[in-house]
Amino acid sequence: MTDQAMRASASDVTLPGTSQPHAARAASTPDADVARETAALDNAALREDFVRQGAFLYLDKFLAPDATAQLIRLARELQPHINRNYLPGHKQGGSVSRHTIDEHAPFIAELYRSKALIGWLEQMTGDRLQVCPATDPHAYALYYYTREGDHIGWHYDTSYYDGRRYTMLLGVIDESSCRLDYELHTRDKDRADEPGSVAIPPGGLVLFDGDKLRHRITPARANEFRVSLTFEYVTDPGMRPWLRLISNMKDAVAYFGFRQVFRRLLSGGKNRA
Ligand SMILES: O=C(O)CCC(=O)C(=O)O
Ligand SMILES: [Fe+2]
Repeated sequence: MTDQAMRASASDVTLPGTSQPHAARAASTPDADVARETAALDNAALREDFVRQGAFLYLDKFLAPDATAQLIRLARELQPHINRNYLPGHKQGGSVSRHTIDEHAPFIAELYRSKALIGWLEQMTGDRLQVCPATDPHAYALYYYTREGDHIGWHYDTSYYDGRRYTMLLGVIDESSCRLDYELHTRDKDRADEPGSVAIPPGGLVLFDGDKLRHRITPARANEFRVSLTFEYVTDPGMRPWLRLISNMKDAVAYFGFRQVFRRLLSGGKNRA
């Protein structure tokens, strides 16, 4: 069956999200899935949570089971494309960049651009959001924690863009003891720091302003396996050239490798931005 033929008709949006079995029903689009799931949430209350928690939100259930199952399958399929990094004292683990996702997992690229998803994120953040430019290898990416000690130390997801940068994390696979530890309000001198810790189960969501949430992923133990998917959205996609260089160097060293990050610049500069 072609992708086109598998697309759900608009009427599928109204099907009860819990209906089983799924095999008999045509696969829906990521956009329709998100529209259905977010329509069932108490979005006014969630927006209040996001604000009260200093631009942070955690939902243990967000993505529809079908879409989550797709992500799990794709995360396993993309394992041969993992780029591993080791930065003593800061980070150890694997990543798959948006460029590799574009080539091998268009479902994820489609989910990233889902109008329903972006609309819901705008509702939560109170900002107009844009997708990251095509040259940003971090726009959407998979993180893999597959070996003992894989982790990322305390950090912010600093925005090198002219505007704010929001991080959305989706749990994909979590056969691990890894936790997302975080501290709220660290950049707000009028509020006491508030520590917290969550695991992100498959289909669970974390959303935050990258410059506001201090966070880390605790080290994986032997024989554990964790995959999370990150989506980044910005309020202004402009970036000063020297910050672009810093951002690219960080992505090359800490995440995706120099080939992934600089290949567009090296292959004739067609997409130079
Ligand atoms: O693996 C995760 O869930 C988040 C990783 C992270 O915080 C990062 O790479 O900036
Ligand atoms: Fe982070």
